[in-house]
Amino acid sequence: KEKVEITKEQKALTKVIVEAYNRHQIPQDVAKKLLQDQYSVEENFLLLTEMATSQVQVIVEFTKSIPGFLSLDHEDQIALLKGSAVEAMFLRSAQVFSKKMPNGHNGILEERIRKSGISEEFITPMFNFYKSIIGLHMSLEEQALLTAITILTPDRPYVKDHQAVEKLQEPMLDVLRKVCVLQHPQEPQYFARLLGRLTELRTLTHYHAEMLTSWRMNDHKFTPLLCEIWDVQ
Ligand SMILES: N#Cc1ccccc1NC(=O)[C@H](C1CCCCC1)n1c(-c2ccc(Cl)cc2)nc2cc(F)c(F)cc21
Repeated sequence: KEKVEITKEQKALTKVIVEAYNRHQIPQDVAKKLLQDQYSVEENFLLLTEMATSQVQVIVEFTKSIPGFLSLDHEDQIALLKGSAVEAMFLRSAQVFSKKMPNGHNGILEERIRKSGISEEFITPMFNFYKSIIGLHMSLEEQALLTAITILTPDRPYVKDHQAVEKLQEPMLDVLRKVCVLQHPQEPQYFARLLGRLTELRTLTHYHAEMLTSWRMNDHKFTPLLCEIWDVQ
């Protein structure tokens, strides 16, 4: 049985990523808001566009803290952010949903989201993804590293220098693999399952534009930033 050892550099890299991840949280807690009041479909849609807009800004700040990211070609930096913003939003939403809450609150939160205005056909795939994330019981390190790995995906559209992105993603994958072995010694396949969630995440983001335009109300207004990031309007 190979003894897994995290090197000094890998510990330092993890620390930087986790600190950046903690620093760049969503200002107000959307789950708390949703638990406090029942909102109309219009208010929920507005809340979603506000959350998503602030989430994009949060992800930009987080990404800038990833060692080496700012040395990438500038157009590639934009391509990576654009290509991962929706995945990062669903990953963040899943992590919010997976937080243990006082008894019954998770049920109320799920209910509020089901009734928020999302079209019926997207609710099942979305909650299937959220529940598969819950089932992993990810640590904070794993959540932060997985978010960084998602952003540093070399094969996003319009990325020119794949190699340079791979060179940043690989050390993250190496340390995530070791963290998974050390934190889930009973589950040798845990790392593979974790990466498998990224595939499921991509299928979910395939629907995201339709999820928004089919929100059960008329006249969907998006912020300019969201028009940039989402394929809407
Ligand atoms: N965006 C965003 C975002 C950014 C950071 C943190 C949470 C976010 N998610 C959100 O605000 C939305 C709210 C917005 C109001 C109406 C109900 C959904 N959301 C989504 C959800 C994101 C997208 C799309 Cl198309 C459908 C749903 N899945 C959630 C799961 C949770 F547990 C949770 F609390 C909130 C959640």
